[in-house]
Amino acid sequence: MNLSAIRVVLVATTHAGNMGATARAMKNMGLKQLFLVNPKHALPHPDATARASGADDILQTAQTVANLEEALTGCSLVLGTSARDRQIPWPILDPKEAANLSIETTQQQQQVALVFGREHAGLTNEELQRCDYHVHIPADDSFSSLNVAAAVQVLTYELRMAWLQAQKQPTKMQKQETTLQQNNLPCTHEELELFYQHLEKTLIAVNFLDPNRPRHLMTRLRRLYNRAQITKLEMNILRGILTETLKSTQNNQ
Ligand SMILES: C[S@@+](CC[C@H](N)C(=O)[O-])C[C@H]1O[C@@H](n2cnc3c(N)ncnc32)[C@H](O)[C@@H]1O
Repeated sequence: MNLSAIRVVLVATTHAGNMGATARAMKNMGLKQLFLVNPKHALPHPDATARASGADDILQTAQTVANLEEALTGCSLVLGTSARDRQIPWPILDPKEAANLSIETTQQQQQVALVFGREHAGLTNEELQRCDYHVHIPADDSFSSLNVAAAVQVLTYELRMAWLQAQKQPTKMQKQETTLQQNNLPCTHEELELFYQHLEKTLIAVNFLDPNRPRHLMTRLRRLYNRAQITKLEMNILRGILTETLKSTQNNQ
């Protein structure tokens, strides 16, 4: 299962910047193979480099070919993207379905092509008929045509999600998740004992607790806080309050 087995094919791109933005979208999502079918501008091009924003390696290794057939050589699944509702009766996939099918195909060591059309005219009917499936991004009907590099981003994002899920890798930021999980853990017995010592000291300092006549206050408070099942994050808050309270009593002396 390999994202490198999935190629992005741009057909007859007229704006060099779109090739760069496509390279950036691909690199963000871990794809490497870019095919350019008869582009208007040859690479390197300053607009492409600027929009690639560091994805220069994708542009440098991009293969420029004369026609779609050449770009599809070796592929066993070809997905053609289209903004238009066409008359050709063809199996249509949404981006998530397209991504899942692509990842399944790469699991069988096969190559996949995602084909994107011209900025002004999309893919021709002949080109679309060369594809196994059509992929439509369900944009708003009144304005359904995305910039070609934006369409690449949508499809490659879904590919990455499908790939991560197939590999049982997390799709959420690991670091945040770990911190969140840590904060939600219940605090330990030792942490609670330190808290009770801190609380007692603070209550004495603010004259709420008379150490000579404690009247079971700490026992009652222990029962209350034990019931609350305090998490590590909540314990930090409580300890912070006690620290500040003690500080202010010391400042007032
Ligand atoms: C600006 S669009 C082309 C619009 C063109 N007027 C047409 O009707 O096809 C350029 C390319 O972006 C992709 N694209 C844009 N919007 C899309 C959508 N809603 N679904 C799938 N692909 C889309 C397709 O590859 C399309 O050929």
